[in-house]
Amino acid sequence: MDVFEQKYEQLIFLQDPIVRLKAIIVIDNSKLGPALGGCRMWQYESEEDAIQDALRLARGMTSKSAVSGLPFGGGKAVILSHPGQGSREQLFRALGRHIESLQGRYITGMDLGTGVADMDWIRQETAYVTDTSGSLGAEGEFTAKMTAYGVFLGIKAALKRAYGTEALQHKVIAVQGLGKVGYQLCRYLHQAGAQLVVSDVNSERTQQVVQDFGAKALPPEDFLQTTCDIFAPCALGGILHDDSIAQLNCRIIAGGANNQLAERRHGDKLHELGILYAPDYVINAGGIIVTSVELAGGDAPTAEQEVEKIFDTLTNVFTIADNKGISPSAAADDLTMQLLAK
Ligand SMILES: NC(=O)c1ccc[n+]([C@@H]2O[C@H](COP(=O)([O-])OP(=O)(O)OC[C@H]3O[C@@H](n4cnc5c(N)ncnc54)[C@H](O)[C@@H]3O)[C@@H](O)[C@H]2O)c1
Repeated sequence: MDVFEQKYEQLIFLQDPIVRLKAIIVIDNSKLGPALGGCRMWQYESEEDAIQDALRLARGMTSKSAVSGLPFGGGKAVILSHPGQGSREQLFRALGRHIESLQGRYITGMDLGTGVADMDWIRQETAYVTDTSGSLGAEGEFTAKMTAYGVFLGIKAALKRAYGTEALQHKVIAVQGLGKVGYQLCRYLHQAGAQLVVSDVNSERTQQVVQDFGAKALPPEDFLQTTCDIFAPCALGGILHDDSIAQLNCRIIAGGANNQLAERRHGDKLHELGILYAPDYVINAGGIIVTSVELAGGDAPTAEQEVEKIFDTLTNVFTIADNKGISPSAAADDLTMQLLAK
């Protein structure tokens, strides 16, 4: 792997043999402010996979903060150590000391495989951490709820663009993945009168949504082919590729999952097929907006108000796409580059 192939500001390899810490921190871009992005603890197949994941996730954070108008850049931390190999407290405190040595250039938070207790240990060593006990991000599932709220408002913006009205009554929405974000999204959509078709590999989660919101459940295997107005991916990334796009039966794609496009060109492909795609890092920015409000000392109502701006941000992306005759994903990328070039 050529570690200089992708452009970034800093790629840092950390280790602390005593506590068995092996980690990577990426500062992708700090032009608009300190690099913000959570800490993932994952068992990667190889160190190369870990580096690539960290670079990709950090780049996503740069785009997300920039298009949302936040005073932050993008970064990410990835821990390669396996849980159970030693003291978890010592592991995260060691990472905290490394983060402290960056003097605020990188601010961490929770991500896959890490939790509030881990952030509290990092906090023992540095102030450059969010999602600690008592913070907005750690409060129940507020971050996921606000992510879902942003996606809900983004869906309305997409409906307005595609159908001329943001009304959800009688619209069929296919929600893939009913975890923290997917479940909350179903709640908002149900309250607004949408018809839900849902799927999750976890049957208990599916049954819960059927019971709570009168959704129709379908098996995960054929879910992409579901005839619907909106397909809302809220599970895995990389799900929009040549094969899956050929199966789609929807007018709009708007969901919370990160990195939905397998490659950038798939955004253009959707556009050619007349499917309106809401770029993931625009529509799912609710979580980072909560973090940003938390860092500024704001409260939950302020965070909710800020998340509401996603409707206008996405509408602006659609307008740029129309004016330039390009796909919304290309328009979002152009807008990000423009904001970073200022
Ligand atoms: N939690 C947040 O605030 C947040 C913020 C921004 C983006 N995201 C992204 O949104 C997505 C969902 O996040 P989450 O926090 O709800 O995660 P989660 O782990 O709580 O839920 C994911 C759900 O997807 C299901 N799933 C996995 N594979 C599936 C498949 N093939 N078909 C159907 N269901 C499948 C899982 O069983 C699980 O219920 C992720 O891509 C995440 O990166 C989350």
